[in-house]
Amino acid sequence: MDAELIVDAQNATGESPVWSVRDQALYWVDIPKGELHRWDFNQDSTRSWKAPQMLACIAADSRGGWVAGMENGIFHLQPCEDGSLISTLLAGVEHAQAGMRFNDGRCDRQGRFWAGTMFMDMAAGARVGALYRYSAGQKTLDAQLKDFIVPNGLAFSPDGKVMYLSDSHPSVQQIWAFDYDTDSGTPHNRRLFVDMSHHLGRPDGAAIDADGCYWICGNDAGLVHRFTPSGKLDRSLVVPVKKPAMCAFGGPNLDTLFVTSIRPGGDIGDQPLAGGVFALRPGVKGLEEPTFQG
Ligand SMILES: O=C1O[C@H](CS(=O)(=O)O)[C@@H](O)[C@H](O)[C@H]1O
Repeated sequence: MDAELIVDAQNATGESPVWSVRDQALYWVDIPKGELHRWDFNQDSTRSWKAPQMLACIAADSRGGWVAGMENGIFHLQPCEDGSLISTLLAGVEHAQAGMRFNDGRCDRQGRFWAGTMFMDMAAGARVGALYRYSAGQKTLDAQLKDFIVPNGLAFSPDGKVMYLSDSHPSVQQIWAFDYDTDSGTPHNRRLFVDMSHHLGRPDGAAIDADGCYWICGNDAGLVHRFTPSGKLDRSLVVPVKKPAMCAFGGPNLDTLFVTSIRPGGDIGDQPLAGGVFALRPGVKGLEEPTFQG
C-alpha cells in the first residue's frame, strides 16, 4: 500500500493531526514554528496560521476554535478568515524547570483535554515531563502523572476505559496502558502495553481505530505500526520518510490514515518529502476525534 503525499509541508516537527468532521479538513501543527495548518479535503488547498509560541497539540473546542498545548500553558486558539490567530491563555503551567513546553495531547472520550510536557533539549534526557488534564473553567494545572522525558502516544480506547501513553526518549521507548475512570478522568493500574525497543522505530504520536487497535508512528524507522489491544504487532505500514510523527484517521468515511512527519535540520539526503503529510488506506476505519467540552 502506497502512502500518498497530500501536503509537501516541509514541517520541522509536524504533529497533532486532527480530522475535523465539521470542516471536512485535516488540521495539524508544526511545533517549533508555532504554526497551525489546515488541509481542506474538497478543495485540496492548505491554509496556515501563526501562533505566538511553539504549538504542540490541539483538540477542536465544541464551542468553536481549538484548545492547544503550547509553551507555557493551555490556550484557546481562534483561527480567523483574515489569517490572524486569536490566542487566549486558559490555564498556565508551572514547569519543573526553564526550557520546557507541551508536547503530545488530545481529549479523552468525555472531552477533557490531556497533554504532556517535556524539556526541549531532548538529548539531556531530563525526566522532568509531566502529564496534565485540563477541564473547562480550570485556571491552574496540576500534574496527574510525572517523571517522563518525552511523553507521547496518548490515546483512548473506543469505550474510553483504557488510556495509552508512551515515552519516546531512546532510553525509554515504552508504551503503557492504564485503566481509565471515565467519570473522574483518572488513570490507574499502569502496566506495560508494548516495549517498543523490540520493534522498529521510537514510539511517537498515536491513533486508535474502530477495532480498538493502537496505531503508533515508528519514528526513525519510516513505519506506522498497528498493535492489537493485547499488545501484539498486527502490521506495519511504510511511509517514504524516516521520521513519521503522528497519525490520525480522517476523510469523509474515516478510512484514511493521515501521517505527519519531521524534517530534521541539515542535510536531508534521500528524503525530499521529509516534513510532509501523507495519506494511507489501511483497510480499517477510525473514530471521530472527541471535541473539548467547555
Ligand atoms: O520534538 C519532538 O521530538 C520528538 C521527535 S525527534 O526526536 O525530534 O525525532 C518527538 O517524539 C516529539 O513528539 C516531538 O515533539
